[in-house]
Amino acid sequence: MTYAIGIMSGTSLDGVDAALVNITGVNEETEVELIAFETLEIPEKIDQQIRESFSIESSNSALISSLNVKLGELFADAAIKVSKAAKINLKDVDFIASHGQTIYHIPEETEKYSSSTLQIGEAAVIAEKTGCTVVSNFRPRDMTVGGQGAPIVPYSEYILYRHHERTRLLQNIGGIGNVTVIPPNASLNDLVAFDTGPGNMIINELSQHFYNEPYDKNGEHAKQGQVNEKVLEDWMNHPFILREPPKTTGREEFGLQFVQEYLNKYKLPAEDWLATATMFTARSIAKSVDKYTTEKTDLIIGGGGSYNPTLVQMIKEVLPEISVIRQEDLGLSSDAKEAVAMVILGNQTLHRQPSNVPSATGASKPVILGSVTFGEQN
Ligand SMILES: Nc1ncnc2c1ncn2[C@@H]1O[C@H](COP(=O)(O)OP(=O)(O)OP(=O)(O)O)[C@@H](O)[C@H]1O
Ligand SMILES: CC(=O)N[C@H]1[C@@H]2OC[C@@H](O2)[C@@H](O)[C@@H]1O[C@H](C)C(=O)O
Repeated sequence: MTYAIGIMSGTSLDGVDAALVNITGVNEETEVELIAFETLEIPEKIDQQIRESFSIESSNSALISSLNVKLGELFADAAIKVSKAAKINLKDVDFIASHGQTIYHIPEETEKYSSSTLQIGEAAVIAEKTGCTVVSNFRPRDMTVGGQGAPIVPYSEYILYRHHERTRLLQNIGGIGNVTVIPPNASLNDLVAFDTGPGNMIINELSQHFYNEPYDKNGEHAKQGQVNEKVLEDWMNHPFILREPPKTTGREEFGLQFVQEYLNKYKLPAEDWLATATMFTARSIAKSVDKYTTEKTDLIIGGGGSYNPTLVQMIKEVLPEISVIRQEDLGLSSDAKEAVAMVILGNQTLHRQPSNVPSATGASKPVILGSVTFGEQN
């Protein structure tokens, strides 16, 4: 029995997710069992500082340096919280796998910037505060061999969801949407995975703007509105949506600036904005997965967006021919999925095994992801 904790702080800033699992085996023999899952709220001040650090205009190196430590403390607290919930002593936890908070992601080189990605939340702080060995910093190694450093969940999705006769489309709807396509009987090289566009990011910004609410709870506002086809068409022609994979995105393309630009360009009732943004997520998913669907296809939705019934209904409408289900329909948790994925990646690292999927990230070869910071007891 190996206990491990996965920690995920995603792009939507809705909290730090911590999953305590029992993990055995390695590579294709890996098996995981979820024991406990907890979410730790991000304190208002830290939330504010993370948002400041996202934008080139408001960010600075002192802020990033300080946040790195504060987030390390917060991630350690999340690990402590889940170990208490599971009634498992941290001394018995073999390792913590921490994704970190992405504050900037440049998937491809530009004139000014190298392709690079930055996840912060100091592993030394987590290791010291918990006593556990910490695996972190999963993305950069893939970038050194030409990959985009994302998406990194496809490896764990292959381990957990591959099926001998069905095509499985693992659609995560967090801040950003990302899909992993697993054809029937696939080997790792057959996987395709990429970001589909915004998940909840635009919906959240609009909810904040119009209703002073961090998200459209249960899609209630979107449900009252009409989809505006003109805005939708404009969005569906965004260069990211038209681009072929491999491709990844983030707040840099679909964050606050994007939303402000369109609020200036078009005038619509608040609920129509919400309906249109929700349909944009659904349509961009449909456009992305369409060519991979067969008669025997399951689109398995995970991430916070799966708790938005208006969004799930729209996805079913635009993809009438396939089965659209949620993680919960398989007895799993939409919330815990990415934190569990981090444990699978961390387990690969500690066994010195690769876990990037070159067909997903565009890397030239499989590489061992992550950095290891040793704890006291292991
Ligand atoms: N009941 C609900 N109704 C509507 N939306 C919801 C509900 N619960 C969660 N969400 C949405 O899910 C979001 C959180 O999703 P999730 O935790 O998967 O994102 P993340 O992991 O931070 O992002 P990413 O996967 O892009 O890194 C919330 O910000 C909200 O928009
Ligand atoms: C750079 C970064 O943090 N990307 C996230 C983000 O959130 C969703 C999507 O964009 C995905 O590409 C990725 O996260 C998951 C865990 C991944 O890499 O698979």
